[in-house]
Amino acid sequence: MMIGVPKEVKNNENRVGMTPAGVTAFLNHGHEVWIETGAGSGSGFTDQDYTEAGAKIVSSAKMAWSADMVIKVKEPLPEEYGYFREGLILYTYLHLAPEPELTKALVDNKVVAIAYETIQLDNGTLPLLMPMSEVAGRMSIQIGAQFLEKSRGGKGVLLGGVPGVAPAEVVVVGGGIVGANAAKMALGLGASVTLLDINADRLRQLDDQFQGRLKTLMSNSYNIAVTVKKADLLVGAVLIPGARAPRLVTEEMVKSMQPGSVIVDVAIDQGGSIETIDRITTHSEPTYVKHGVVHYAVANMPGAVARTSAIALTNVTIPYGIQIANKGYKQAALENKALAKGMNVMDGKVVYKAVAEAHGYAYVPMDSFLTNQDVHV
Ligand SMILES: NC(=O)C1=CN([C@@H]2O[C@H](COP(=O)(O)OP(=O)(O)OC[C@H]3O[C@@H](n4cnc5c(N)ncnc54)[C@H](O)[C@@H]3O)[C@@H](O)[C@H]2O)C=CC1
Ligand SMILES: CC(=O)C(=O)O
Repeated sequence: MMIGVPKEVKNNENRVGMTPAGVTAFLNHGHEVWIETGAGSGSGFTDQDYTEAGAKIVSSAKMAWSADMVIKVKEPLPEEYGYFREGLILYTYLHLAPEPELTKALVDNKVVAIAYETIQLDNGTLPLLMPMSEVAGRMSIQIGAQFLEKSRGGKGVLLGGVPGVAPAEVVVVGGGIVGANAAKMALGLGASVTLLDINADRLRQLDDQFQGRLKTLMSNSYNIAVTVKKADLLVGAVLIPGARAPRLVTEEMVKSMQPGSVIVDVAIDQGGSIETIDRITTHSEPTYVKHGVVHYAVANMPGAVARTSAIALTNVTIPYGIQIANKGYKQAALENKALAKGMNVMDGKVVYKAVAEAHGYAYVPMDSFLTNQDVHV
């Protein structure tokens, strides 16, 4: 199969969908890889690194997109929709629930759209989201620490405090991979950290993991309101896989925060979990102030630490990519239930329930599709 890797076009997205190690892996299985010139430069990989690994460097995005399967990092932007065509396999982060236009473009053009973030193991974990959630969770605290500085619009609070001065209050809503990594960093810096989740077992696990240093609370609107009010730094880290993020922090709650407090809504890629976050921000303009509170809502946080992130991401995406290339997407999905859950759009149908519900499409279950039984919509 011919695999294409275009250069990312999102603001300050420096990651690349395949490293030279990935090229060699695909070649070892008899496939061919076309890399758009410069695609790896933001992650520290030169065209020469790719040619030495066996890839062909192509001069335009159009050529990379002409491959049988396109491997990317971020969801395509409108200027890339023109490359969509029937039967193209697109393997990347998609986050379709908050993206009606992208969903429509994939459906209308009958693209086979496989989303990294919905590939899910039987134990519920999301192996292709996990490494980027680890990165973003850790980054959320260093970003929050920066914007708490007075010169960056914050209230002038040091996360760890100093002897004789109380540490900052960090509140994390959602205790999955992002939440646990945020808690780990914040505790490491000496902050006072409270984490809320709806999953009592997860709270037990985190309580154990952090040996009582982390305050855990059941997530409900009462507890969220009480904790948000005293937060110097609030991190949004909830996820319902594939679905739009629930808006758990209301405008009233944000108004109750002290001026100069900071919100980092990591869940913005699924639409955001804070009511006052009304736009996605970018690495070049990462924040805006509303009700005196600094809001950060960058949907590709790991793009800022592209070298670490590109390697961590491709470590987990390439093995599934090879299965798709070796077997074809239908057979690969039939043989691998986790991969089947990554299928979001196929042959003009939405095959991921939460995405179909988000945009009012008929939901066509994957199973009937893969076994070629009659599909009733
Ligand atoms: N902005 C960015 O650059 C990045 C964003 N993300 C996003 O961060 C979000 C979180 O990802 P993960 O931690 O990997 O997900 P996860 O699935 O590991 O954790 C989500 C947690 O949210 C909890 N949750 C669900 N509903 C809740 C509620 N009402 N109240 C409190 N907790 C609730 C779940 O129980 C779970 O523990 C996702 O939207 C993900 O796509 C991840 C990486 C980068
Ligand atoms: C998860 C995601 O969307 C990202 O790493 O950019």
